[in-house]
Amino acid sequence: MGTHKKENNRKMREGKTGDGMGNVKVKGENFYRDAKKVKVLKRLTDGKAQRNAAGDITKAASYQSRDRPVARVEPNRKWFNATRVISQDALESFRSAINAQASDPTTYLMKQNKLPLSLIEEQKNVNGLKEHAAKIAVESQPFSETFGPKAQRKRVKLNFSSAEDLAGRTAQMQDDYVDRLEQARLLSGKSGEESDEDEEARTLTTARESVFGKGTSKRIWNELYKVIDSSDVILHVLDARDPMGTRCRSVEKYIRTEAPHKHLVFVLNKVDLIPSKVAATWIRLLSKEYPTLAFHASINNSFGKGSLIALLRQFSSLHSDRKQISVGLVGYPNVGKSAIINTLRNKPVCKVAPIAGETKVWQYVTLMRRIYMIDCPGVCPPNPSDTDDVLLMKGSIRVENVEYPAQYVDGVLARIKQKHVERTYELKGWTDANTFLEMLARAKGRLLKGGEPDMDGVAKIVLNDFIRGKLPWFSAPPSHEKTEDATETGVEGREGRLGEMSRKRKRDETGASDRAPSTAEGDAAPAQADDDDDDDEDEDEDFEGFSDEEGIEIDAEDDSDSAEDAQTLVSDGEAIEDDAAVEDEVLAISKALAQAKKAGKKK
Ligand SMILES: Nc1nc2c(ncn2[C@@H]2O[C@H](COP(=O)(O)OP(=O)(O)OP(=O)(O)O)[C@@H](O)[C@H]2O)c(=O)[nH]1
Repeated sequence: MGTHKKENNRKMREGKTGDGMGNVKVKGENFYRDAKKVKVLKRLTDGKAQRNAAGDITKAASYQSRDRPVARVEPNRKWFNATRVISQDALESFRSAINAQASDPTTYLMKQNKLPLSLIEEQKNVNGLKEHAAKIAVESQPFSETFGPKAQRKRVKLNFSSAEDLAGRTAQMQDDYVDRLEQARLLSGKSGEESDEDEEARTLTTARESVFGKGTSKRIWNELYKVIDSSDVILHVLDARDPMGTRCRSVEKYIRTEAPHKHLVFVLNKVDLIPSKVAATWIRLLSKEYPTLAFHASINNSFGKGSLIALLRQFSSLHSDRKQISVGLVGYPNVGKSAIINTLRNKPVCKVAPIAGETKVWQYVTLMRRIYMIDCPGVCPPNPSDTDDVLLMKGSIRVENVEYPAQYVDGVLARIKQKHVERTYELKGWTDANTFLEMLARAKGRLLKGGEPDMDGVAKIVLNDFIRGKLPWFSAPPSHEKTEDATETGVEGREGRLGEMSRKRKRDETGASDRAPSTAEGDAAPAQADDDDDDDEDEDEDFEGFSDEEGIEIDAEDDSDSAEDAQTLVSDGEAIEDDAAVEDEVLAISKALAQAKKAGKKK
């Protein structure tokens, strides 16, 4: 079989003409098989399956094979387009080589466009706009021409001549804005109807210092939810001076709705800063909602440690099926969460500082073999009543970072009785916050250049004294509001307090108590300690394995007073209806607190 012409000649020669004479092709048609046809033919001929005598397939045809063919994807350079990286060292050496070449006057760089010149040139304009501005100011106009005596630069045209004018213009702008709003409402046919949005639009918002947004970031909330999710018991730490203000309602609601199986307990910390009676009243009030404990965090002179441990132990026995329980501490910044953990561990395991935001991330601490504690960074939940000054006075904001702290001293003075401020700073006769700060600055020698008083400097001192408990204050519980002068009652009744003034009073009181014969109450503590010895045996079980390095030691005295307090101070959350019973309970709690404080002082 040959090609067209040859084949035709053969057929002519042999006299074979017409159809049905083999694979004769008509001129004009493709003689050769195309790829598709070849494939089909191959499948029919070459790829036949082998069968045995019975007709069963013994070897499958290639197209019948179930083996996966080996496939390879051809590598392509384009895949690596976005990953052209160079190490810093290589870049540095490349830069120096090119710089050497470029700075050589006898040579020059060819084909510059082939080089990544943006990498080679040192980044000069790091500061972007600043650099640009400096260039304009200094390069295009040298310093002497811009600012010096020969300055040629034109003064900026301002359409006000004094600070009063400027202030007046601001008020004028506000009026114009309100007029424009009114006009827009008239045009839209809504005149006369007042909506919340309009009200909001009328009050121009002022820029807020970023420091007041601390404790509200997404990161902090993530930390909080991590702690809540991993805890079986949540200790909500409150500042005893302002328990309602330091309650995180949104967190409580979240636990109530999303995790009702978790136990929430209020810990009223810093009870040493308020009178026992007030603490007892707060405990009674808060216990109606959740179990509440009074606590004074201090490694050497704590209160409520034993009762808290007893409570946690009860929770752990509730979950006896679990290997261990986790106890998370949540609350506003600076309420003493880390201090409580340190008190329970009897050694500084968490960082404690008198400034907010010391705890940055959650932290696991082993309390006992079966109880783990989780420290959480302080959170400031969204609360419309938490204005900047309120947040600052709660201690949730670092005073050092506030730009003009003097403006918040007014609020501080409003919360404290004047005589306590007078006694703390040994000052008298101010009329308002400004004169107070001025007098204090002069008394403390905090003066700026030219003898100007450093108002912001002393304001920081006052705010810190207020937050740290040197200036006595507390918010009165609802029932106390009746006793018109709450601060008065409180301060006279209070004992231990941070700072000089408290030390003075403490000295007086210690003297008085030394003179007084020992009371039955005073003697009660050691007796209780003996009673508790039995319990200590099974405590040891829990503490075993930690007794050497990790374990916490609970001293007999501490345990004794608090073991008793556990019943007195931890109420199970039932509402107390009967007034007489309430009175009795308040008395009992305040007695227990006073007794514990006395015991602490004696120690
Ligand atoms: N007087 C008194 N001060 C306390 C008590 N507990 C804590 N403090 C003080 O309160 C300050 C804050 O304590 P921290 O334990 O750092 O508070 P925190 O809640 O962990 O704070 P963040 O790290 O901001 O979350 C420290 O200066 C403590 O000494 C207490 O019971 N009484």
